[in-house]
Amino acid sequence: MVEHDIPKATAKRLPIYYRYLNLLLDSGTVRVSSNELSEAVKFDAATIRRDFSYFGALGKRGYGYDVEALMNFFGEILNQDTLASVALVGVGNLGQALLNFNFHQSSNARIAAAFDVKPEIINTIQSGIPVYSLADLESQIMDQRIDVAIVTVPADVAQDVANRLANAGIRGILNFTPLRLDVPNNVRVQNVDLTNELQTLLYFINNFGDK
Ligand SMILES: NC(=O)c1ccc[n+]([C@@H]2O[C@H](COP(=O)([O-])OP(=O)(O)OC[C@H]3O[C@@H](n4cnc5c(N)ncnc54)[C@H](O)[C@@H]3O)[C@@H](O)[C@H]2O)c1
Repeated sequence: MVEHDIPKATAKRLPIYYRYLNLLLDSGTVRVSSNELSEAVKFDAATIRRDFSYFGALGKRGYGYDVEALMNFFGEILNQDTLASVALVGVGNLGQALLNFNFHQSSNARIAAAFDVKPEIINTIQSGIPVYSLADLESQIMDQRIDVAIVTVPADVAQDVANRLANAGIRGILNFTPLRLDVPNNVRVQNVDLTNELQTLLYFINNFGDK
């Protein structure tokens, strides 16, 4: 994988650029300007140019960016050719919905294994994904070389699950539970909180009105 020292905000925008470039390429578009990209992805053109500049001079003045070259370039940075296997722990309401969602269609990740403690769901296939007993967590993670886990268990067991994931060698956790997880330094946690997102949206609507 290519290593680049880039700001976190830029890194977060890369998958968005990548997805849009993919669409452009599919529609036969050969080149794109930062202004056109800006219209589509809703980041201002200066931000886009600055983001791209971290990777060297990719665009040409008056020409814009070559869609295919840019896409290949970002694909390499994002490691798109390697399909990352992800585990999901907790196949309840939210877990089921995520299993149903085909991450692979729009990213380089797919859920390869799910885990739960409910006997009625263990050893079944849900949305094409095998559900294992929590007792098999460590062995499956190691056998399937899983690096990342999505945690959708009740909050009161989330820390326990995180400890086991960390011990099994997981390097990243997408945490949907309201609990803020305590993990070793080599494990990265990304928290997803829909309530927070909704509150933020309401705040902006109530305080700033129209854009
Ligand atoms: N981030 C968000 O925006 C958001 C939205 C909704 C729910 N949540 C949170 O997501 C979590 C799941 O919510 P839900 O509505 O799907 O709950 P749920 O009760 O429907 O599902 C939880 C599942 O986890 C399983 N489970 C329990 N203990 C386990 C363990 N030790 N190991 C593995 N699996 C275990 C249960 O059997 C169940 O299938 C909760 O923590 C909830 O607060 C977050």
